[in-house]
Amino acid sequence: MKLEVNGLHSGYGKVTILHGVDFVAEPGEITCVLGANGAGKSTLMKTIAGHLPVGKGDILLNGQSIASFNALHTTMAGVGYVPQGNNTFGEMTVRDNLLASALSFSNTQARIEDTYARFPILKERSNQQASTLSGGERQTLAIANALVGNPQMLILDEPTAGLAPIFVDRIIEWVWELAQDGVSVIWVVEQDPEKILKISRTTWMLDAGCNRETLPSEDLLVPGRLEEMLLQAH
Ligand SMILES: Nc1ncnc2c1ncn2[C@@H]1O[C@H](COP(=O)(O)OP(=O)(O)OP(=O)(O)O)[C@@H](O)[C@H]1O
Repeated sequence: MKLEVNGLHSGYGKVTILHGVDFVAEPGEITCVLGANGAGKSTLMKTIAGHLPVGKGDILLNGQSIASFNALHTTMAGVGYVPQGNNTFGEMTVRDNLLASALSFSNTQARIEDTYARFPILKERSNQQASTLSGGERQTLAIANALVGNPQMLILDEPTAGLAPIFVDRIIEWVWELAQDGVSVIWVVEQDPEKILKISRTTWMLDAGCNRETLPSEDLLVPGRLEEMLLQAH
């Protein structure tokens, strides 16, 4: 599934945060988004996922505009979204979280069983309240929630922030496999992004709600290059 964002303006109420942003994510590729704190990365992801309205500009999925879609429509169109931070229903069990995510789709039970087969740790924790999971387990649940509908595009907003290296490596492996299966992955990268840049083709850098630079991700692996670019940001 190809995503194209053209001249996107978006923000919160009367406050415009994105000022005409362009962005592209190709099928079967991991596309990174990078930028200083407050650059507008999460705002871009929320707008693509239908959680914020489009002010001006367009968002196209395989050439069809989804600019007027809300979050549910976007999910049903094949976009899975893992928001930054608090991204599960903490008071609900693991199973009920998955159930809530699967309800909009047919074959609800089969989807939950498939998810347990893919993430056995969630089956083990099925009756546990999400708020009592470890950080890595909770992020696994958030990713599983997004994958329950078998999306063709997966948006991950800083999915490995604060996780132990073992979970970081697991998430990278899952995401790599999804991309091999043709899923388009958008990954908003956090501090220390080398591991992710290595498996990504293109990186889009944002700065103060605008495009700053788009370049092959491998270029950012040159020692010192990433720090230099982030330091130059506003
Ligand atoms: N709910 C909100 N209401 C008003 N302003 C907001 C809201 N959420 C974010 N902002 C503002 O929008 C701007 C961009 O924030 P955003 O979260 O998109 O940046 P980011 O690049 O993802 O940053 P970070 O790396 O810190 O997550 C910031 O100035 C922020 O204060």
